[in-house]
Amino acid sequence: MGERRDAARPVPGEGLRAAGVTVRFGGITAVDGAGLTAPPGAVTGLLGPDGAGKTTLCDVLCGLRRPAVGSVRLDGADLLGRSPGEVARRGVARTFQRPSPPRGRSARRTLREGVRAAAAREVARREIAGRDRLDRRRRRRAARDLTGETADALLRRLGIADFAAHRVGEVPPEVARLAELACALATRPRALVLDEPSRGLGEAASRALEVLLRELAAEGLAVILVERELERVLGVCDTVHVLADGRVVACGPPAEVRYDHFVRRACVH
Ligand SMILES: Nc1ncnc2c1ncn2[C@@H]1O[C@H](COP(=O)(O)OP(=O)(O)OP(=O)(O)O)[C@@H](O)[C@H]1O
Repeated sequence: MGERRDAARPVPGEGLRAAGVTVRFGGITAVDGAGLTAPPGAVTGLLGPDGAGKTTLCDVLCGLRRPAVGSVRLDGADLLGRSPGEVARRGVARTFQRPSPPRGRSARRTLREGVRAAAAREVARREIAGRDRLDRRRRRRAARDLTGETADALLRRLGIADFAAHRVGEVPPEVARLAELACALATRPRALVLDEPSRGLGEAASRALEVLLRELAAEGLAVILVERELERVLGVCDTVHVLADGRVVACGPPAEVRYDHFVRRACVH
């Protein structure tokens, strides 16, 4: 009874939670009863060596893979069994180890398509709030202006505005990675899952990314940072879940977790 009530009623501010997730590929158990709790306003790390099950668990979080058992909830609302598009609309955005935005389009155009739906929702929200009463044509124009503003603001925020007109397939890998992050942010997510976002970034860009992740958390996002190297989560995460062989073997603030004997054995330092 209590469980049914939970499923029906969103719990604002709870963030992204997965529990008891198991994924098998034939005879391989990639994720074995693992879970994580990623509250809004915090950067939550998912740390583990190659093959630990990190990417598979991320796939479950964003609806790309359905687990054999387990639960995934965003602010209390059940996400399991929903399509990746529906999970994204409900507020979970994701970036991949290898960036995959459409390579033939400019960064600005890719981004504009990503923000269009969010802009239309925002205009509708303003109308409902009674601040603007628009006819159809003005509503469409307002959404278009908001789309342009948001796309340009995101490109500026990520420091890649100079590449706005370049095709995504032709920009340096660092810029493509940031363009992918901009696309994820364009959906105005409540939870952001980043699979090794600093892969391929230089030291300065990695530091800038850490600062950005802290800012996004401070703005109320639940940020999930997936990494292989302990050093990469130390300065940026509030809590770290350590995955090994598909199981969570340690969980806590990075400064504590780093001394755990499982972590010392399993993770790249
Ligand atoms: N589609 C698949 N088919 C079969 N086995 C898979 C598949 N995807 C992942 N695996 C296996 O599941 C286990 C977990 O893989 P996963 O990619 O989730 O780990 P990871 O921690 O993300 O590692 P990496 O950082 O190297 O990607 C590995 O043993 C992997 O070989």
